[in-house]
Amino acid sequence: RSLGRDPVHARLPPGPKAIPVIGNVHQLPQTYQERTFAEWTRQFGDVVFARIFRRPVLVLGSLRAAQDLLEKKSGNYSDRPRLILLAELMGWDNVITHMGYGDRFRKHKRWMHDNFQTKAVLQGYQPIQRRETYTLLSGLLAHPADFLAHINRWSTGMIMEITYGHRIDSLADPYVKLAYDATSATVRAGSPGSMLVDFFPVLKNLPAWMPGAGFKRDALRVRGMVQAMMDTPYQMVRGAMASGTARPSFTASLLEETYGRNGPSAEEADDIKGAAGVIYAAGTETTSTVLSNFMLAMVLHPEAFRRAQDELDQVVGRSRLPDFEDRGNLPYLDCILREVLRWRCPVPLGIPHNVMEDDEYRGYHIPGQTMVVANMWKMTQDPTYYPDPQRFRPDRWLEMDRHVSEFADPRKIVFGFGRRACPGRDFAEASIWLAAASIVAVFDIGKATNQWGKEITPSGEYESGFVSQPKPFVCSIRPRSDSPYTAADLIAQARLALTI
Ligand code: HEM
Repeated sequence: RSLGRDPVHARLPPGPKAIPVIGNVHQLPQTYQERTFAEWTRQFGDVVFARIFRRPVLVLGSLRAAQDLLEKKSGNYSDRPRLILLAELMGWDNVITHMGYGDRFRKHKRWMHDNFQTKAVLQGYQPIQRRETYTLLSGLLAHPADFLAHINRWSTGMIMEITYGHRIDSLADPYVKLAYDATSATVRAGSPGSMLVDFFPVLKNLPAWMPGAGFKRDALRVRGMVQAMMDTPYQMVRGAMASGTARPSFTASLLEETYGRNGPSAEEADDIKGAAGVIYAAGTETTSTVLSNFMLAMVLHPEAFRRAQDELDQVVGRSRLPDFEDRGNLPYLDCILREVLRWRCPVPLGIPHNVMEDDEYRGYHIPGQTMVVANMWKMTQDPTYYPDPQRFRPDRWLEMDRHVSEFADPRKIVFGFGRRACPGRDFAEASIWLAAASIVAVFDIGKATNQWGKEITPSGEYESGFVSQPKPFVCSIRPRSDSPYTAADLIAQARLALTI
């Protein structure tokens, strides 16, 4: 590396050669960046130093390095980089994902913990998870070709009720539309070109009308949508609380805390709106993507699907749907779901962390204010722990040494690390489990056939993006024909037992 003779710089971790001004930007493609980062890890090691413009970036390519830095040194590695475009211009500044490591972050983290990480609260969500799962099953029974839309509705329905106490009838629901529009406009307006402002903050001050400031006009338009997404459902909950018709929800419980003090201050209102808004943004697409990946894996691997079905038939029987108390008794289904998380890491690069103070690791100097990207995708594809990593093979979890399978459990990777690890993981996993187990119990999943009766094999490819969704695919979803009870009977019977 030609980094001059400065002894501090000489000890930076290895990485691709940077060029003046733009650093390594020219080596970074706009899609599937996790693959380029993985290539850097192959060339330079599992701790790679690069620069995006002037900003130093550390790319972690092994679980060991991620644990050593992001977990063992969590106190120094739990900050987030300053995000000018997203947070300061588009108005996502009141959401925990973009907050620096400070008091406001701690307050939001406590809210997330209290509402998603205690056993009693998670149990309280089970009726909602059941109801949305039965709605999903009914949708799959009536219109199986639309399975990806049913899956979206399922994750959105749960999140909307938990966050705002609002029950949706379909994805055309006005509150869903506001949230969907704001989050997708954010992604569209966050093109790499407009992200330049993150690396040259001075651009932030360009007047919106100036040539070259198109990114700013776009960002301000998105800001309006983000405000509507956060404000409209918040006002709906306030209205419902005033008229005594509010259902229990995340937003209602936070508002209630403020009522002893004459209601929320402007600052508290902003915090509550952001805390609620992030649940939709962080929790819907991630969860539905994992269930879609499960469907894809089952279509491509009929032997694994049949084994899961046999296990369910033996443990749960055929006269009822599986429920949460069965979760510990279905080890093969657990292997499948673990393998789904590993095979298609849902958020390949996670959310970047930021180092606060200068640090040293393996004799290298890591400057403070370095952005840290954990290449979770690379970690889940590590052949040291997962031989033949591209293959979907649930049995690897039965064969693996217990210590290795504990260390290399993808659940310890794909939800992130340290104090920034995903607070929604237990909820997401429980939702995915119930939906997957119920689908296996009621349906036969397989390849769809074309008009000549020939089977259509999905490509198995995935889209590039923050969340790694499978490319749209077709499959056959049919109620099990040899069933003593029809799928419709089982769903109807389960619905009768619902308490909500
Ligand atoms: C399978 C589904 C999910 C996956 C794969 C996932 C993954 C992740 C990842 C990788 C991070 C970044 C962790 C880090 O920075 O180290 C994260 C953060 C976060 N997730 Fe999830 N997530 C999922 C579901 C959910 C759900 C259902 C919720 C809400 C209930 C949620 C709320 C959050 C929040 C609020 C953060 C930000 C935490 C922070 O910045 O401190 N996630 N998630």
